[in-house]
Amino acid sequence: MSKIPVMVNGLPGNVASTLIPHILADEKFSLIPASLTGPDTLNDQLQCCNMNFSLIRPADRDAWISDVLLNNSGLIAIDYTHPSAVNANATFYARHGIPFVMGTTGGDRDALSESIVQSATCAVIAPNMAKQIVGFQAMMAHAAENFPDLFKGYSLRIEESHQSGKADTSGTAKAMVGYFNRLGIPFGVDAIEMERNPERQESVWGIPSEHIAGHAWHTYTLKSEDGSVCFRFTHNINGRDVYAQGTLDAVSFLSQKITQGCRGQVFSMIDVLKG
Ligand SMILES: NC(=O)C1=CN([C@@H]2O[C@H](COP(=O)(O)OP(=O)(O)OC[C@H]3O[C@@H](n4cnc5c(N)ncnc54)[C@H](OP(=O)(O)O)[C@@H]3O)[C@@H](O)[C@H]2O)C=CC1
Ligand SMILES: O=C(O)C1=N[C@H](C(=O)O)C[C@H](O)C1
Repeated sequence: MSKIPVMVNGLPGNVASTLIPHILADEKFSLIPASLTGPDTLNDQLQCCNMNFSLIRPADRDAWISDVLLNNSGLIAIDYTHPSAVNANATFYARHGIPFVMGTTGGDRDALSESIVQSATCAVIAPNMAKQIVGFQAMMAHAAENFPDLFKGYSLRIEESHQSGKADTSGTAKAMVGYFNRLGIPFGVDAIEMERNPERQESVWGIPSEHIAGHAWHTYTLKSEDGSVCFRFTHNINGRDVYAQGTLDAVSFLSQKITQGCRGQVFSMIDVLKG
């Protein structure tokens, strides 16, 4: 079977760098030795896992991509870049007919989906690629659909902690708000409590010091009106390895959908998990 050519965009960023060894270790994929990077990235090259990657800035990418497409039929892009880049990157992929897995959070999510629907390509878009969290989201979606207003009258508190460099509110937490709304709790994404202070993360949250620079801790607390009932859901992730397997499953899923002739479709990680 021929390998799926994969381009990981967002080097030298943290998640993109974490993905490289996982892709190299999987014989289903071949890796393009280049990555779309930010406009302010100083270096032109990056060494990662004994591979040399060219770093392509936004101004250069349209001229650069045609050769890559010519030599890599079936190319899939993986995007772990920056919230400010989400929409421009999606438009770039759509313009060149490149199917993509969008792990990057933020941006205008409706415009993101619309750029696919209007295009001849497809994408998997999800704020969380950790398969066990996607499974939890699927359970929440099931509850929201089958038991609307189950938690009517309950209060909700959402707390999330991430590394101090994270640019936006957790996309996962924002997605969870939608489920809680359908379960009867009015709650806006502005009420999500974010922690980005490394000292508090260690002393108050108890996050291990070696993961202060890369973690994703979430807690959702629901309380009944009279205070007699409390539900608490927590998912705490240290490091970033857990996102790799889900991302690669999404690449395989997308490649299959394109081969089957799908165009202009947006898939979620719940679709990938079910597929
Ligand atoms: N879906 C999921 O499961 C997960 C999603 N994420 C999300 O992935 C994203 C990346 O996270 P993380 O790796 O920690 O972030 P980092 O800040 O470590 O890396 C982002 C990288 O993207 C680069 N970049 C900036 N602008 C562009 C652009 N226009 N085109 C291409 N690259 C660009 C940055 O370059 P420079 O530094 O030079 O600006 C940097 O190298 C975030 O939105 C995060 O929330 C994270 C974990 C899991
Ligand atoms: O930036 C991160 O690290 C993460 N981002 C995603 C989010 O915003 O929810 C997923 C996970 O929380 C890690």
